[in-house]
Amino acid sequence: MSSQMVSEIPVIDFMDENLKPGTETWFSAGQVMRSALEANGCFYAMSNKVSTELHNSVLSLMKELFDLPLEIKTQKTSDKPYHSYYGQIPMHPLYESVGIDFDGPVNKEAIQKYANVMWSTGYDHFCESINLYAKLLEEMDQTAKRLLFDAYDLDKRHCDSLLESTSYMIRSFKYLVPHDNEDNLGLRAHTDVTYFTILHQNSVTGLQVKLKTGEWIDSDPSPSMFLILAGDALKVWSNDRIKACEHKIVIKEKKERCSMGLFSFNNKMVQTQEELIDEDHPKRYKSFDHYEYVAFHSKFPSQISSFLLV
Ligand SMILES: O=C(O)CCC(=O)C(=O)O
Ligand SMILES: [Fe+2]
Repeated sequence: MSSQMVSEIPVIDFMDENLKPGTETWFSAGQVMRSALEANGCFYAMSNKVSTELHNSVLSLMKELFDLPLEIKTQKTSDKPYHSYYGQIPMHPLYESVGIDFDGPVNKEAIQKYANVMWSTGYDHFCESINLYAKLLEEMDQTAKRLLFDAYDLDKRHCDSLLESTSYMIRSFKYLVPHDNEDNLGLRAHTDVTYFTILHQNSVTGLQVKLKTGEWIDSDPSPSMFLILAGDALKVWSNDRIKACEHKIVIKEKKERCSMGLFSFNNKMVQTQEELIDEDHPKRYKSFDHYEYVAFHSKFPSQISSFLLV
């Protein structure tokens, strides 16, 4: 199964036909995932379910979106912070991103609503392709969560209930090539506010993750590699067993970098899983509304411990 590693990060083969609950393959993939998340907060899912044709089509549709006039693409399309356009940030001049909020499971209606704002007459091809693509990433997110709950030997119903209250957002990121004397930092080091973030790059390097040793490593941008990062909500859920993965973007190639991401949230409360609280791991975090956390994070990023800690 997953003997492969890229740097320190294990690769889990999501295409393995034996990757089914109850099999030995499932069990060992879960253990690999759990130790990777506990060590460095991330792992790779390897999959060719997104065809080259679909990946290229999504990237070129997103390019069309980024090429729209600024006053069009910057329109607010969700009331939630970090869920619409994000860019034109003086500290991050190379960076721009757009988000489509599904406000629940991935669904085509949300993409149509979004496309109607951007193109006024909608855009069928955009809606079809993004829906197909986001559904494949949603499936990957759900498999990863099922593997994880099994790896902690938790009742399946706990995972069912998390998946039922999961809300997704798809984002696309674009980075300009820096000028010769310009700083090449695309996006500063941070952790995400999510449970999982699945990142899928356009073969241009740039995404780096911080290992537990403190070392920053480049990620593999190949099209069959999906880097799955643990966010703050998963850290809280696991009672600090899992690390939220610190990552950043550094633009080293003279090529435009694009990337896609599926972000998972909870439309109910983020809570520590009770079975993961014991004498050695006393409860560290409060329970909270995920979107209240997102709002707090967007206003007071330096004070998040006061929001999270018991
Ligand atoms: O550009 C990317 O691949 C990831 C961007 C990112 O980390 C974020 O927006 O949270
Ligand atoms: Fe991020």
